[in-house]
Amino acid sequence: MTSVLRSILPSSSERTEDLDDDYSVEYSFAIEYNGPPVARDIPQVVPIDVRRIPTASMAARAVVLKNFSLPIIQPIVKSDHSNKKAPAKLNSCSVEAEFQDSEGRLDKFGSSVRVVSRKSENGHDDLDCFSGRLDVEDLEDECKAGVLYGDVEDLDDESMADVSYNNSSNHTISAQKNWYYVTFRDLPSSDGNSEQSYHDEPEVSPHRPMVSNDGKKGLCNRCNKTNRFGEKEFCIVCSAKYCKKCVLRAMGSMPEGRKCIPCIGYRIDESKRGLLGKCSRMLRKMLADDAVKQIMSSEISCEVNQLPPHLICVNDKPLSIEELVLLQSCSNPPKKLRPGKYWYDKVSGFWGKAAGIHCEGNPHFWVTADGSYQHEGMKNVMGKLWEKKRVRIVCAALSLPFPSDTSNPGGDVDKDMDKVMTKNLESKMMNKLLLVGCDQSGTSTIFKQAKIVYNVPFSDDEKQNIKFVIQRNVYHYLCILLEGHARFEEEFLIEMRRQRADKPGPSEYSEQVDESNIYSFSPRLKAFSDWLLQIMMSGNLEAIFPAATREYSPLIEELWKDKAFQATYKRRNELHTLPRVANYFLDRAVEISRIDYEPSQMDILYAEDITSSNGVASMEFSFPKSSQDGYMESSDENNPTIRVHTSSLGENCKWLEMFEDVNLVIYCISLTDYDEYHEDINGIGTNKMMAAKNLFETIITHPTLADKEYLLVLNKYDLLEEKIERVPLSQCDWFQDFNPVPHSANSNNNPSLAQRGFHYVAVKFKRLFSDLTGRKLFVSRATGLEADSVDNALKYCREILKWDDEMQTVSMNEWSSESMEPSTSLGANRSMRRKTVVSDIVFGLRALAGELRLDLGDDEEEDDSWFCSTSLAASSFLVISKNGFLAVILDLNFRCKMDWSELARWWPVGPKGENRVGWLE
Ligand SMILES: Nc1nc2c(ncn2[C@@H]2O[C@H](COP(=O)(O)OP(=O)(O)OP(=O)(O)O)[C@@H](O)[C@H]2O)c(=O)[nH]1
Ligand SMILES: [Mg+2]
Repeated sequence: MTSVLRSILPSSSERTEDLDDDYSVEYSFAIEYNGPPVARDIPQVVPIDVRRIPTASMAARAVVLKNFSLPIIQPIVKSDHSNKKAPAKLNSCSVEAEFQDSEGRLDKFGSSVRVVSRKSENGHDDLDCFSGRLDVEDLEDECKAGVLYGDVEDLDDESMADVSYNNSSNHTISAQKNWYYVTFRDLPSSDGNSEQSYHDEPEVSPHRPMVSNDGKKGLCNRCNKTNRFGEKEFCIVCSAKYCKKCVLRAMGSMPEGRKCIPCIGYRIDESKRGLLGKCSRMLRKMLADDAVKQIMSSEISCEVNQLPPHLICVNDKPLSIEELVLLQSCSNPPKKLRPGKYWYDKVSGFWGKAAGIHCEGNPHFWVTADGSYQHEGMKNVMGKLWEKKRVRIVCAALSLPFPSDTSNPGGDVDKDMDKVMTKNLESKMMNKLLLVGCDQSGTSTIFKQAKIVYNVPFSDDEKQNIKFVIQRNVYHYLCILLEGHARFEEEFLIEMRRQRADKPGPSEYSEQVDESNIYSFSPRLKAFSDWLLQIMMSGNLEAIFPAATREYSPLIEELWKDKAFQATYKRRNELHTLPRVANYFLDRAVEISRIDYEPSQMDILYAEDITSSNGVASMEFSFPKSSQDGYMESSDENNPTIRVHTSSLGENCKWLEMFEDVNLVIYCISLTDYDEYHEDINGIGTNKMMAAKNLFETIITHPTLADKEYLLVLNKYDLLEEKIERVPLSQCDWFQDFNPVPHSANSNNNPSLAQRGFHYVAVKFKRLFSDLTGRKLFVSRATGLEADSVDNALKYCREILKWDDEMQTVSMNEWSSESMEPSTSLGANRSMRRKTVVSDIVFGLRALAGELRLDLGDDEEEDDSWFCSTSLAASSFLVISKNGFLAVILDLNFRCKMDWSELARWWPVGPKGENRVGWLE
């Protein structure tokens, strides 16, 4: 039988010719033993039933990801990760290794070791595979990653030393003085604590050491030839570079993309993650297009090249694969997720890169005008914002204004400069402000309020005019009530007739109902009412003034006292054409309709249409002396303000040219416009906020006003507070991504919905302005009917202009030649400036949070979809400097587009509140 088989099979000499040199064939056959009995037990081979060997096939990735409950084979991992000296898992059968310091300076940090040789079990020396430099820290990382476990130690001895390590195979490592050696430990047992370990750290693909090119540029790590200009392809795992001749031999068919063969199955070098799928021109030239595509697609999608989830650490907890998959498959996933530590705030839905500072407690910080900050509600000042170097650097980087007196705390030069500048400014303070806005935005209210606040008297003519306007308005309101009265009476009669039909009874009763009911007027009042309505319908209400006040005031009094009219007045809220402000005047309709009526300041303020008739109005005012806020003591400073009605600006705002000499434009917008529409003559409705935005764009890009400073006044904040609770801001198309999380029970400290709405709108306009002009828009919130609010907005104008002037003064170096007289108003000016600066930084950061991408993970590309979209919702960043860091406290209560609420299941916000703090380094 043996001879038959030998004749069928090729002889070993024949085979060798066809095959590689090192290939040889030997046959051996077992024949029955007929010799003498043996003293020892004969080893027996246990037959294997191949069908009973459990086998596993690759599950499709999609299936695994969708159904996490599939059983997963327990990986064999190190039992104790915290202990470096724990039994190690040797990745393969290393038997010999030399670790050499190429620099000759070995210390535990930053030196490198080089594995120059390694022999595998069959004695084959695969030097190529294991050559490479290991950074000591890398080596320690390797140990953690489960490839090699052991200690890196310095050798005392000058000479080569054979070191045994504690492995069952008694392998040795050669090392010499100042060389590192690695003490390998036993293989970990496959039972024991492996299950525990699996839960501690998810399975990871092993990490491979980086390969060095010994500092030689253009070195090919296979042929060791150096060609600086020859193209190279690199291994995405160990960074070894290969020349054109070697690349295919070194990398083979590249089933996992560009990895040299020994690196297959190893994790990629994370610094190369951005390069996945981007191969060199050299490889493209060498391979067919399809092959390149295939390789690149495997490189991107193969399992081992995916980001190991445990490297993404959120709130100090590494992600599991399921969590990472959830993150990457959410509606708006992070585009370039990098390994690192992140924080995540369940309430806001925000996350960002953690800079490693832990914040105890539930911190809400408040920054005061002088830059000091403290925990909310606490008295202890924790530090001063402006004294931090980093704050100053960030302010400079973000072009945020910075109080000049703190830029050099205690510095005399700075103080002197401030004095001089203030003096300069005082002498030439004459600012022209242009106040403009769409219909009903509140410009005339602000204009009137400014007159009242700064004691600019109304002239006699103005007063007379205002009086008639108010009286005419009251007649107009009365007419609206009379229209309502007619409707209410008719509805009432219909109802009565219906009840009469349902309930047949004495007919006299029904007739009585017809004749007099709660809405019926006396014939005299009925005639007056019909006459008034007729005049209003004809649009001639103005024509009866001023005579009406003489002739009809007794009738108005009679009407007011009439029960039917009062019944109507009670239902005034049902009359949508009645302006809100009507309430203020109607209560005093009798008094106002009299000939001797004198409007009070409040009446003037509340009165509609006072300045719109002439379109352009102007006044001069100066900020009053006040020791509290320290505004200019001298009152020779004049600020002419011109209020222009939009109808006077002409088509495409062509009359704006008239305002070439204004210093600052105050653009007023009503915060309640977002859900309101007005119809043009063709009956086409336009959202008022969008109309305001369009006019804003036209004005800021108009050549005459292109280089002016702008203050956006977001007016009617009091009305926004009511409205935003009923009507979402997203009613306006432009505000679609305003998506605040509802207040939670313990949200007393959180900003109100109106505050967040205001910040959101402000940031929207700031961005628009910045996009169109490349400059900075200042924004102020206002309630035109409140004196303080308008006062603050106008003081803000003054601050803006002062900064402007200061900048010019500094740039012209004028200050050095001026006298150094002290100025009493200086300190107070500073205080105001700081207040505005702080508010501006807060604004700036809110606005810039998106652009900065707080994760700061990638500077190559805009990652809008991830962070920018969410930042618009940023409402209550507070800026604080702590431990030398500029921190951004996230207390936003906004949900970003991404559905992070899902992730909240894993990272609830703990009582320590540390999840709520993000740090911007
Ligand atoms: N509640 C409230 N009402 C305001 C505020 N500002 C203005 N109003 C009212 O809004 C209405 C319109 O304000 P105006 O000041 O007349 O607005 P305008 O921009 O001059 O509008 P036109 O004169 O139509 O161009 C008036 O009834 C004001 O009383 C505010 O801050 N809060
Ligand atoms: Mg008006």
